[in-house]
Amino acid sequence: MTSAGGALTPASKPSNLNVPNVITIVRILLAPVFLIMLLVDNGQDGPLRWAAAALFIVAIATDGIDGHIARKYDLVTDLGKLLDPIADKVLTGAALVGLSILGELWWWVTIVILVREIGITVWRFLVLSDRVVPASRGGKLKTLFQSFAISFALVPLPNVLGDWMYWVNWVLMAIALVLTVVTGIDYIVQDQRLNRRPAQR
Ligand SMILES: O=P(O)(O)OC[C@H](O)CO
Repeated sequence: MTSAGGALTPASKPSNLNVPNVITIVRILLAPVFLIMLLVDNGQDGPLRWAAAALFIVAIATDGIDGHIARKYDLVTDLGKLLDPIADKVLTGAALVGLSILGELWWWVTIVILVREIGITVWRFLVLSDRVVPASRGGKLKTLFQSFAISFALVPLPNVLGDWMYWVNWVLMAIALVLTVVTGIDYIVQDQRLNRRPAQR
């Protein structure tokens, strides 16, 4: 691209191999480790269950950290924009599947969330040659609620605090489920609005 006065110096692009992207990749790699820890003892309340829950909470907490570092130090890359939501989905998807395998979460809830998450990811790749669709605010809020809901479901809190914690789990999971579906639809609606061709005469 050139300006009226001559050639513009192209802004230097951050390398894809930067700290935020490495954190994101580590988050993806932690997902199978977490799932094995959760399932290996049949999810029983014990050291492995608590360790799996702690690992999930630490791993999902890095979601905010990588994005923060990327923005603060100008390390935002298209790869990061694509990988970040995938890392969240791999981790939360592993947790949801694990909870359903253990019989602690209805499969239909897991399936509805997975269909939305995989659907939006596939759609992101399909439109990639044309545009990068980053995570929306709603998408980030959805991931936050999913993280809370899954964290509460993973930590055997009812055994510590009483059965009322089951209700807290279900309310959080219901909010996460609704946000997941609504934000999935919102991506498509907003994208249609932004990329609608001008009407032809
Ligand atoms: O709803 P998505 O697919 O944009 O995902 C949102 C990300 O997980 C936010 O970090």
